[in-house]
Amino acid sequence: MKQQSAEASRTAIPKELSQRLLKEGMLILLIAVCAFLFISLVSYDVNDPGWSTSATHQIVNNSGGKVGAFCADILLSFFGYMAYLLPVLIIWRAVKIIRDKQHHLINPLMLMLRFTGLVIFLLSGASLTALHFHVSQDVLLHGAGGIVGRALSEGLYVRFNLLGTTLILLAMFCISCSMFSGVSWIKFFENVGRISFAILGLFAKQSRQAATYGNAKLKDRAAKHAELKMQKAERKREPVMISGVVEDVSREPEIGDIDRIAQVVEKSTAESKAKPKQGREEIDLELPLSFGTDDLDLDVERSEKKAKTSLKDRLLRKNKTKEDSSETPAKEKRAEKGELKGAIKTAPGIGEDESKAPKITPLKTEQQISARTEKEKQGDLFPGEVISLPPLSILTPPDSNQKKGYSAESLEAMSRLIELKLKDFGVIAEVVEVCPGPVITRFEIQPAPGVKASKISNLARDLARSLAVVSVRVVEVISGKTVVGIEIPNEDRQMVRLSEVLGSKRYDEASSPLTLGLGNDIAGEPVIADLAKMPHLLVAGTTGSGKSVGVNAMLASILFKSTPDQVRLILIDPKMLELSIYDDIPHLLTPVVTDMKDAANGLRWCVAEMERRYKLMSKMGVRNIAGYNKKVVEAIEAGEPILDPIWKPDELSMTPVDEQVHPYLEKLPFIVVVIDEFADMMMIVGKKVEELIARIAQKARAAGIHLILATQRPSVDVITGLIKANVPTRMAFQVSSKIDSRTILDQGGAEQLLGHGDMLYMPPGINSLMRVHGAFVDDDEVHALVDEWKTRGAPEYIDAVTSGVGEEGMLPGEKPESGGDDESDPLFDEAVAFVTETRKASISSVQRKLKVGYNRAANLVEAMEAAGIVTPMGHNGSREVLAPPPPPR
Ligand SMILES: Nc1ncnc2c1ncn2[C@@H]1O[C@H](COP(=O)(O)OP(=O)(O)OP(=O)(O)O)[C@@H](O)[C@H]1O
Repeated sequence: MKQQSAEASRTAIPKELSQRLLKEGMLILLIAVCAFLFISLVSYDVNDPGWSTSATHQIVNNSGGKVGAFCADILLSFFGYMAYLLPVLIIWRAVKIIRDKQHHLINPLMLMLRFTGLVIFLLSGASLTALHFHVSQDVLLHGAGGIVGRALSEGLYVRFNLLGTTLILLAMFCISCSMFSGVSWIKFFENVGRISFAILGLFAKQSRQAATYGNAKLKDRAAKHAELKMQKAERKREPVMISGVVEDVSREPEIGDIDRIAQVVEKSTAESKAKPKQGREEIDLELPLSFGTDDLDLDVERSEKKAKTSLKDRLLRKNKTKEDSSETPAKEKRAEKGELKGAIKTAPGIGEDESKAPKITPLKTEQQISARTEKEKQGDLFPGEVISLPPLSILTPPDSNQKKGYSAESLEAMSRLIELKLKDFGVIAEVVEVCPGPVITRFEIQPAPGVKASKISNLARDLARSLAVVSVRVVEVISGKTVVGIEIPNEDRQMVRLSEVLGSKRYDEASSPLTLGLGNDIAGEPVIADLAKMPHLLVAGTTGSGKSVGVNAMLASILFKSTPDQVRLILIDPKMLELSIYDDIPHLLTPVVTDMKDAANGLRWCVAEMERRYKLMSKMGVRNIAGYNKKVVEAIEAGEPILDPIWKPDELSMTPVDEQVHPYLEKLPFIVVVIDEFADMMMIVGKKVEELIARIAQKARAAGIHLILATQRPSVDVITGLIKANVPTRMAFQVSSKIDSRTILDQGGAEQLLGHGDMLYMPPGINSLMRVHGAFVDDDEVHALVDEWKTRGAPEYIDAVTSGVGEEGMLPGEKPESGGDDESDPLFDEAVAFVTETRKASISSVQRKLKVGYNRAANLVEAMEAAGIVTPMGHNGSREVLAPPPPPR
């Protein structure tokens, strides 16, 4: 049995051999068939009899004979010119299979894939040919793409048009190509790229050689010099910094430098390859700044330029090698690389075109019109029902023909200029966004890692000079962004009109009666603030910076929003011209105060009113004026008005006590005290004003009393620590120095403003500043507004505001002014008689009885205190009468 099988194995052909024979036989046969087909196709003649044509003559011109003519006709009829590729592709594939020594067996799956690829290749190729090539019927009966190509392309064309069809077919063509041939397109393009770069490199090398050839002598000297220096440096073993080269950003690399850098870096690379070094490696270049400049001729300049271009590649390459070899921590390496790159970029002509164009935020041009403006346009259907507010139409509308900043091109050019100028000052930064506004344009720059924002801030003046603009403001922190802002004034500045700010939706939708329209922000959006939330405002700036216009705009905002029963005003105007325009409007509590003593009394009255309101609110169990008003209005509407809980009958009144009417509570208006130039007031009245202001500022928010203090003297003796501590919201117009800016805002910036209403606004509770272009309102507009209000009602002045108030208004420890501070006053005896008789020791009652001013009455009471007739003022502000009543006459 064993013998038989051994016999069989000896006589049988080995399996491997048979398979190889079969495979080779098949392939040879295939190649032969394809060769036959190709010859038939090449020698195709339309007149030969074939599949689509018949001929009477027996002579066949096709080299493949009748069969060849028939096959060629079929293939060309179906696939057009693509038919020529069919045998070529099959032969190519067959040869590949023969040469593939690893795969002895034909993989049927792969064969299927290749076959499918071939079919799709033929179909898509034929369709593309049919779509884009036209051939006469004398040459090919069924067109360049054959029947199949024409049918497919026509089918796709009606659905996808020419472009869509071409794209689809191209995609199929490429995919099928990969399927059939196994070629990777990505690799293909990589190879194409590599070859292109190799060719370009060859050209560059040749041109460099040509450029340096002319300067061979010079180069020799340079090389020798560099070598000498290197040897010296090696001997000394001094560490030298490559950053020493690149930090000198203002200097252009010279041809000597370039060669030296290359030599040094090459040497260091070789060394680092030979032995790995410990620690940070630094290479001493000791660049002789004078070297080369004497030696180089002008005609060498061209060759220098070429050399510079190659410097970038060389340096980067060397730097990379250096990084790989050294053991420097990764962070340090990155910083070095960035520094190097940045410095290379600084060389003129190198890398300049690499920076991206900044994003330009479009300037807001369309203002959203508020419902109020719309309503005013339509007119009032039922006029005169309630006190209507003055129409906004009395304000001058904004000029629609104003020039709107820079074009996108000039903004981009300016961005580049800023980058260059910053580079000149040693700051590498890129402009990433540009926000054009109505007055200024903000360029947001991304500084290179390690650049401090304060460094850019300190350059503000130099930048302004080098950019030839009036001023440049640097915004070190922009909330929510990592960039630094550089604000540059526009060439054509737009004027922000109060009408556009008050006509905005934001102003209309604000519910507070103390809504202030300040102006527009840098992007042209209206800035609306609420004085009730501030709760007091300090406005400062040099003369002519736009303070008074700003204060007028704020007052106008209130007057366009609120009726006299919502807001009452006390206007203090030491200059006697700015606010007197508002005289006789119904909102005033007292005529515009120009006398500084009256002004101090006004502040005292405010303190007394504040105390009264606090008492009322505590009796009513509410925490602020809004709560109080709500309760009072609800009670009135319910028909159950509330009696004044703190009212006491006036015993000194002519009306008997039981006949005096107990008043009901009424809604309390907000009180706004505006002091234009409170430095004058401080000078005339003295420190007392400061204390009064501080006292009001500390407590008046809940009582609905708010201060607007304006001054043109932003010095520490006017804006004192006490005032600053109590007035958290500040507004700085242009000032002359950084110190003034710090006095107002506790930070610089206001000295870089542009004047004419340009301001920095520090909103309550936020330490960051907001740049606002103040709204402009002229005298005519204010006159029109005042006239409107005058037609709507007359003011109800309260005399007590300026004439002096009860002693509640006196501050603890405050001494009444002189005018008889002893018993020498002729009215002293009369006063003592009155006090001891009535047992009431209040300044107001003495004032009323003796018909004297507040100060004199206060002095009299003080004198009585000194004489032991009355006690000192108790914690509730009242005094007891110690002396017995006078004997009856
Ligand atoms: N918002 C603004 N828009 C355009 N121009 C303005 C604006 N505000 C003020 N101006 C211009 O600036 C000039 C000076 O303004 P304003 O009188 O308000 O300054 P001021 O700071 O009050 O000066 P002073 O303290 O001397 O009264 C105005 O006449 C006006 O031309």
